[in-house]
Amino acid sequence: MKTLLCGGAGYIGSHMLKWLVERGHSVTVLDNLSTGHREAVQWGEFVQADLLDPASLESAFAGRSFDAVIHFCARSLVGESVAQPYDYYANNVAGTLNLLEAMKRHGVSKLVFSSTAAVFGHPVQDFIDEEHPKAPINPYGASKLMVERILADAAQAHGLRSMALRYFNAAGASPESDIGESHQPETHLIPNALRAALGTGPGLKVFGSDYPTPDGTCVRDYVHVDDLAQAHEQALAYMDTHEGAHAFNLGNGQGFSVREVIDAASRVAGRPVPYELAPRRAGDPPVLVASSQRARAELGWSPRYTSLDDIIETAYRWHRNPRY
Ligand SMILES: NC(=O)c1ccc[n+]([C@@H]2O[C@H](COP(=O)([O-])OP(=O)(O)OC[C@H]3O[C@@H](n4cnc5c(N)ncnc54)[C@H](O)[C@@H]3O)[C@@H](O)[C@H]2O)c1
Ligand SMILES: O=c1ccn([C@@H]2O[C@H](COP(=O)(O)OP(=O)(O)O[C@H]3O[C@H](CO)[C@@H](O)[C@H](O)[C@H]3O)[C@@H](O)[C@H]2O)c(=O)[nH]1
Repeated sequence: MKTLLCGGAGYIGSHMLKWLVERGHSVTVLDNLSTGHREAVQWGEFVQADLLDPASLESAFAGRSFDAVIHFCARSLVGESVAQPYDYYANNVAGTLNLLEAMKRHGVSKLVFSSTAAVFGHPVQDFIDEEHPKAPINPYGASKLMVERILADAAQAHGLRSMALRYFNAAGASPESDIGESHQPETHLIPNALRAALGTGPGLKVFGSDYPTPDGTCVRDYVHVDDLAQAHEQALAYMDTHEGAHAFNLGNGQGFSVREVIDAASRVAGRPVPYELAPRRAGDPPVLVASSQRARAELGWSPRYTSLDDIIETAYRWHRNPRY
């Protein structure tokens, strides 16, 4: 199978790339390297192109044929999206429209799209399933929900088959430590906690300790990047037999507070995570935990990393000696 992997130089995309190539897929990576790393593209073919530049986008399709596109490209920081909404709608919505038009021109009719738990906003039930109301509370989540709606329209108008996979919090790294999470600046909790413990980053700031949660800090559902990669491969197969636009929530179904993540990172690193309490970060909902029953039942998805310590252990191995 030939796949165009947009955003394959990024954190989740590079794990997807490795996963697919190891399973015999032929992969072309498209990335503008805005937040990704050329060093992360260690397999397949690389084309430097920007979804916001239709001419460069065209160069990735020209002379190649693809069975499907997997689309990871996005601006994806909740707090930044509150401060810079235009950039988020341009990159995440207009950029995706350019990609969809290029796919239509080149006869590619299957897409896996990176959506997010941020499409739901404040949860109204403990475990968020696909039917949960979609009411994003930040421009990032709103931009992803707009794309989901475009995909439903594209199915009806153009017969596009699509899978919106709504990840909860992606975490961990390849067990071989050849690729891992490296954002500049790093804003995610687990890398920041590990870098604080290792002394390779500043002390951790805990954003908010007065949330309506058992210990006052935000609760999230952490899912390993390789488990996400497995779901994408299953999503590609699902589209062989299912028309239309589909959405699946991907998480482990267990929530951990920021304090619990700090404790787990300390256990894994064998030393304390230095931290201080800080004000809330704009746009953060208190609790986000997935119900992934649909993915389990319909895709046959079964995450292999179910322990937070095991997930953090793979991240720790990467952060001890990051290659980029
Ligand atoms: N990390 C998470 O916990 C998480 C959770 C839910 C959803 N997501 C979604 O998953 C996807 C990947 O997230 P990530 O953490 O790997 O992010 P990332 O920033 O590491 O990867 C995104 C990649 O897309 C590229 N890119 C961005 N805009 C582009 C454009 N206009 N043209 C070409 N390339 C472009 C970047 O250079 C980067 O390599 C994103 O769509 C994000 O919204 C991530
Ligand atoms: O230095 C830090 C970093 C984070 N946090 C908190 O830790 C939690 C997790 O934050 P982070 O790791 O930044 O992830 P999220 O903001 O939950 O966002 C991730 O998870 C979302 C889905 O849940 C995705 O949509 C986003 O793309 C992805 O970045 C939040 O409560 C943050 O306020 C801190 O207290 N200190």
